[in-house]
Amino acid sequence: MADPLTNDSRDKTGATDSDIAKAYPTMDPYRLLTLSRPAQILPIVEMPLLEDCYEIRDSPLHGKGIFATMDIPAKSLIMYERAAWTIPKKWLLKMYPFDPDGKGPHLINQHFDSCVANMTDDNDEVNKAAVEAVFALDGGFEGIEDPIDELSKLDLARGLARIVAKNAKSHYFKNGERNWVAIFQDPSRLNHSCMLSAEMHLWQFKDGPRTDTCTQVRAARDIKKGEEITLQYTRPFDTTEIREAYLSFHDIVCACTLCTGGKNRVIRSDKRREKMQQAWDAMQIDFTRLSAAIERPPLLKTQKAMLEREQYMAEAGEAIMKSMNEIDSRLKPEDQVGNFMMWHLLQTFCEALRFGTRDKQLIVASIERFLALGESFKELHAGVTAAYTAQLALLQRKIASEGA
Ligand SMILES: C[S@@+](CC[C@H](N)C(=O)[O-])C[C@H]1O[C@@H](n2cnc3c(N)ncnc32)[C@H](O)[C@@H]1O
Repeated sequence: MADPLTNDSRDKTGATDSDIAKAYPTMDPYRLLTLSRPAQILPIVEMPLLEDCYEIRDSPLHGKGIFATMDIPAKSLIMYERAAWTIPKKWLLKMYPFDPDGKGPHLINQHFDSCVANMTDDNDEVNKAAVEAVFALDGGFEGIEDPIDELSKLDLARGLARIVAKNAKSHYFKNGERNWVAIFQDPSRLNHSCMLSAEMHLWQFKDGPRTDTCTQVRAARDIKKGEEITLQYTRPFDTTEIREAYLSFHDIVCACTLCTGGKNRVIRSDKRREKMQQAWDAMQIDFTRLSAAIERPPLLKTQKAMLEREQYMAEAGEAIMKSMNEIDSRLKPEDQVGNFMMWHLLQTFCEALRFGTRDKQLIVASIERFLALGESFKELHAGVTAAYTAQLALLQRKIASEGA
């Protein structure tokens, strides 16, 4: 599919093509992730889409699924798509719980109309395709050729509600809450596996008066030709019990190879996930400590206070590294625990710390370097900037040449 999208991150961050071109060759594209909380992750810039690398066909997991038509190397960009239909939370709240006698059905139809169907005419192939794609999704209107023509308004709303319930993707956007859900043409066909092979990343941007949603799907590991490409709908490190509870809420009994592969395997994987979760939690606390120290420098700028702060940051950095190493050492292929975006994000942040484990001054120097790029940690988190990536590359080279 040709890339239909504008690269919003560049607009937001002010980075120009040539800035990015300059920074890009020196960096692993994965390092171009912003240093942000997951909800604020913007698209990874300048990573080419692997064209025609998948097909949709019947899946042993459920209904249709996405399958690799070639060997796909880890981290490849598999899909890059604009949502066919985005429903903001305030609309969702009006629509659900679905009450056939209430206003919900009318509102679902109205929202669908205003977002997609009304904009469709014979000259607007993209939107026509979007309408057809939404109607074709799992659980909606199987066997019905033209739902708008053939169905009553209530049945139309019922079908659309089923489609939203089964196929919508969302991001925990603000304060851990889902602020919208979005339906995609191909990414909504990705089945779940507790041993995911890909990760989905969603973000929103303004397109004139409309708020649009985009997604990128990336290979979380090398995927072999013919293999099904799967996401993990649950959170990273969730054990079987938690995954089952979450999935059953969505009426899913998982048929993935881990869940059907024998009890012992599941138990071993759960144990590893528990340990990794503990390390992850510890890391979050240290990450917060480090952020706080960076954001709130000591009021007294005495040498002693500055040294104490540096020491504190270095200790938090080392603790983060320890937890990361703990997770790294436990992670097995059958624990494709998901959210590798978040993972790499954190790794990006810790990269400078990684270099410095044996040298606290370097840790501090690298933090200072990071700081020089933004006035506060939050600001630093705000977006992918070419300046940031170029600086990070410089930092890497400097530290490498100093033999850290
Ligand atoms: C977003 S759809 C995935 C695509 C869907 N298979 C199709 O035919 O379009 C999500 C639905 O697929 C099914 N599904 C996905 N992963 C599954 C799995 N591992 N085991 C069983 N059912 C699964 C569930 O019914 C779920 O509600």
